[in-house]
Amino acid sequence: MIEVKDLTFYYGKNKQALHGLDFTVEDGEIFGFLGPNGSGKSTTQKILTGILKGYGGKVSLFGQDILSAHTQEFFQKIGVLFEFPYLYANLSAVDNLKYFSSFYPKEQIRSIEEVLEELEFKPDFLRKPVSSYSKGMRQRASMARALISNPKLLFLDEPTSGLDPSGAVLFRKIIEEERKKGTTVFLTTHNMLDADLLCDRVAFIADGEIKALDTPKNLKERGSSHRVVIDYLYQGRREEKTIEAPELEAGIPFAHDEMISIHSQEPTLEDMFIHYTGRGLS
Ligand SMILES: Nc1ncnc2c1ncn2[C@@H]1O[C@H](COP(=O)(O)OP(=O)(O)OP(=O)(O)O)[C@@H](O)[C@H]1O
Repeated sequence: MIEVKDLTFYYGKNKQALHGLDFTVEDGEIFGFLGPNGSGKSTTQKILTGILKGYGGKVSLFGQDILSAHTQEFFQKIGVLFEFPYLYANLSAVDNLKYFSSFYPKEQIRSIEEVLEELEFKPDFLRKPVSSYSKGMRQRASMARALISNPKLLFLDEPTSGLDPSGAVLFRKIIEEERKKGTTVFLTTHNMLDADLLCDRVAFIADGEIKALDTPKNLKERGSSHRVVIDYLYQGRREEKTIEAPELEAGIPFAHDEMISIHSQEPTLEDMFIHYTGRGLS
């Protein structure tokens, strides 16, 4: 679905934002770009969606080089949610969606009512201008814009940013629904949880380079030290020890009177991000 080879990009002469990215995204896959601010996520999204030109390397979507794909039909297959909301601030959510729907063939468009309902949009705001919305409401309206055309390929830039925890859960559910429909999703985020819960594969991006790329499970297992944390009682005192799992093979290797709990200590995706890039996600 997406094929990127040796992608480079400069802002001006001296600021190199991307240093030769290589990756492919399969049909129906949810693919994540995980990295902190300034790592090159938005630059990559903007190139893939045709907003930024003048890049080096090769980018193909739907098997076609994007430089030769200027047809309306090509862009009608793509849906976009960017951090900067692509909405008219003086129009309501409903009027924005009516306007954007007019760019697509009728048979491709979803019902505005149905999409806003899926996003649990507050009815009071349906006819009020977007400028009066909170960040979370704007994010819902932007997501509605991305979904209204039933895209085959969905670009989501920080989809859960600005949402409260229940809004974030709802957005993850909606993205899961898109997966079931077979939509391919390219998701950029600095939110470890979004990447871990949603993505089939994740690329760690830092300083305009992909530092690692695999499934969240493999990324975490690769760095796993297979440690276990043991909580126990000894001579009337409660204690905790962390040991390597193989040390348990011959039984608990230290004096104890009573076990309270034993649990494995797995690294998070952020631990692994630090392992590969030497820095955190914020
Ligand atoms: N318009 C611009 N002019 C000059 N440099 C830019 C411009 N936009 C981004 N950059 C620089 O390019 C690099 C990559 O930025 P980019 O916006 O792609 O990162 P990001 O990972 O999406 O971060 P954020 O989440 O903050 O947008 C950063 O060093 C940034 O400062």
